Amino acid sequence: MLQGKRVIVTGASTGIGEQIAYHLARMGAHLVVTARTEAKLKKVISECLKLGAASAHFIPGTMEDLVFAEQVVTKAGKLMGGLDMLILNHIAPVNLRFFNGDVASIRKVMDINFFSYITMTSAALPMLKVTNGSIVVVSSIAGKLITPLIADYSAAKFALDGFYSSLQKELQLMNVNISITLCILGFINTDSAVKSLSGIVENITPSPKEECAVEIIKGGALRQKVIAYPSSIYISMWNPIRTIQEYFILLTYNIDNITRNQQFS
Ligand SMILES: NC(=O)C1=CN([C@@H]2O[C@H](COP(=O)(O)OP(=O)(O)OC[C@H]3O[C@@H](n4cnc5c(N)ncnc54)[C@H](OP(=O)(O)O)[C@@H]3O)[C@@H](O)[C@H]2O)C=CC1
Ligand SMILES: C[C@H](CCC(=O)NCC(=O)O)[C@H]1CC[C@H]2[C@@H]3C(=O)C[C@@H]4C[C@H](O)CC[C@]4(C)[C@H]3CC[C@]12C
Repeated sequence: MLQGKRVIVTGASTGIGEQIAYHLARMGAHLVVTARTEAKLKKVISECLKLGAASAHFIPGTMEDLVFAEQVVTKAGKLMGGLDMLILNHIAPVNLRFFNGDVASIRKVMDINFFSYITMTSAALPMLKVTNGSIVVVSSIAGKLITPLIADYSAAKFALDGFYSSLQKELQLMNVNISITLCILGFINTDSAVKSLSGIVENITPSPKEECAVEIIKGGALRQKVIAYPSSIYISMWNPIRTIQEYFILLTYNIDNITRNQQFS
């Protein structure tokens, strides 16, 4: 399904993002990958070309810079001649620690893990409208449930859920055929996660990043609203009361009035 499709993957220098890039390459997609470390990105694109990518480019830079976040999308659109799928996956390095009052560091994490996602989405929407494309947002069980020591990370993941779940409903109301897939992940065996959880979280076996990457791509290609990996974490997300309440809240909205008076930008 993804042969010849034009895809941006963020946070693709290592971990799950790197595996997503390799799977897409095997499927024959056009790729633009991004992260900060140029040397690692060069290796990733050379591997992608070996695996069969239709084309592969990299754009290095930090997502702390929201101008860079926007430029990645416009440059990628020019390099590939359009965009079919935007996979938002990068995160700032995680420090598991008690909140120490450092508001500036929370703001930095929110810029990288949340505002850059919104910035890229906003820049990509016009191209995705043309292609009836897809946005894939990589999130975490820590954006659905509460765990200690990651207040900044968790805040950003909850924010992504709020923003993209609301945007999903807006697109549906305005009959805009862009899919949004929210990926809720449990513990995955990337080097960074295994290292930072060592000695802190015990008795959980991480799931494989390769299989995780396949499930993320599948969710996006099949235009699913949400996927959970490993599937065992589905149960912790299951909230029928929320679903029913959301349905009844939407019934109270005067949709005709709203759609008549507002344009989806
Ligand atoms: N691994 C896990 O257990 C879980 C992961 N997830 C989610 O999966 C996704 C991927 O996680 P994982 O693969 O483990 O993460 P990694 O730490 O392995 O990779 C993070 C990626 O983001 C890039 N990155 C880091 N800082 C910046 C920055 N300032 N600007 C741009 N890019 C940056 C890194 O590259 P570079 O350093 O070169 O910039 C790297 O490519 C994340 O969204 C995470 O929340 C969710 C639940 C569990
Ligand atoms: C401890 C959580 C897992 C709880 C569990 O029982 N899961 C069952 C299963 O995974 O099968 C961890 C689940 C997600 C983790 C966090 C995350 O989202 C990724 C970050 C990655 C970073 O490199 C390390 C810390 C993380 C914040 C990580 C912390 C532990 C989890 C909440």
